Amino acid sequence: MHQIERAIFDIRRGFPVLLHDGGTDVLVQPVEGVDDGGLDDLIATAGESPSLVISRYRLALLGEDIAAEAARLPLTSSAPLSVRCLNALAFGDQPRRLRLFRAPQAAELADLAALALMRRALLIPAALTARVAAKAKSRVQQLVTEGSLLSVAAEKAVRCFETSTGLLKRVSEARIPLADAHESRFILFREPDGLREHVAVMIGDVERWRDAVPLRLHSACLTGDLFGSLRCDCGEQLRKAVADIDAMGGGVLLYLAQEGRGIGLANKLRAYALQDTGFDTLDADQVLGFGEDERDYRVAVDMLSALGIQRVQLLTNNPRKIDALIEGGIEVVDRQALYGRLTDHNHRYLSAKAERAGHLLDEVLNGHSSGQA
Ligand SMILES: Nc1nc2c(ncn2[C@@H]2O[C@H](COP(=O)(O)OP(=O)(O)OP(=O)(O)O)[C@@H](O)[C@H]2O)c(=O)[nH]1
Ligand SMILES: [Zn+2]
Repeated sequence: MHQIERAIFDIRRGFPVLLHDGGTDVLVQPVEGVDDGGLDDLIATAGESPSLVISRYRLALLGEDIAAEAARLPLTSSAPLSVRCLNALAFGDQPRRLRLFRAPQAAELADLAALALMRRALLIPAALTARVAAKAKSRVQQLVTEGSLLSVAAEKAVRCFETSTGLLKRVSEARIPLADAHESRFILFREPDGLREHVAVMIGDVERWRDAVPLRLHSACLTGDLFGSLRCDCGEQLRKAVADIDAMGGGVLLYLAQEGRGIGLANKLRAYALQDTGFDTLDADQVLGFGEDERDYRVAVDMLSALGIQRVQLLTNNPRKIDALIEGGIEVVDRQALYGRLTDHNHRYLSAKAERAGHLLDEVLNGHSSGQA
């Protein structure tokens, strides 16, 4: 998969990459960050007008539905395309389809691969894909040969989220006494492609752990965990989880690199800005083209098996985490609720999670008054 990691790197820098699928070559350009010059270059290099590829979540906001994960909207061949229009269509907060684009079609393999690369690169999930015209093929091949354009198989790129089970690398570890759990050890795991790192915090004396190990799966939240943001409850949940696990005789907290429910910090900040204009936490993500929760817990299952943990008592209010562990073959013998404080700032966020995403938060939403622990 080495080429795929390089492709993700190029995409993150805003460069195009070439996807090949059988005899078809497709130039892919991230919408995020493209300027008018970049658009002109793409069209000139491919010798064809591009299509805009968006997720089905974004398409639904445009009032259309498609029986596919993503849609391809071909640009009408004569239409002049500006970055402003493109951005408005791909992730603007007043979604409407522009006549510049023809009716949506189901995305083909290269289009799906393009979107997978955008998501893996933590960019807005929108891409321009341009089929390389016959007359442009030799020039494009020359760019590949001289190393200024990376070429990867669409078939491989579409699978860029698949972590190779069991190949997670246990990299380093150290004793880190915590304010709420003096006997703690941090173990760092690196994903096989080297892109993400996750930490297992081992609390207490492993020899004395219960048979069903107290476990917290905690998705990273820079704003909440580090700075005590009042927009969410993450920071308090994190510290409370450490204290609770310690009080339960020890266990594990997996600190997962899944910032912003998996959409990354840049997109989470964009989503917060949208929330300030009235969208709730789930709708804001959808405006950007994301589903309600982009997290995948297979990496947590891998970490647990590397640590030899089979049976757990899970600290969470999120039924998806329980389901994901069970699906991964982990026995969840019990669930323990874990609440942060309800405040005026996070009330709307927690209500949306409870009402729209099935989080088990009745007690905190009904039982606590604003500002109290
Ligand atoms: N996209 C997005 N992510 C958010 C927002 N607020 C918080 N987050 C992220 O949501 C995730 C919350 O993680 P967790 O606390 O582990 O998970 P949870 O789904 O709330 O489940 P439990 O806390 O286990 O009940 C973190 O990755 C945060 O960065 C938001 O408004 N938008
Ligand atoms: Zn948070």
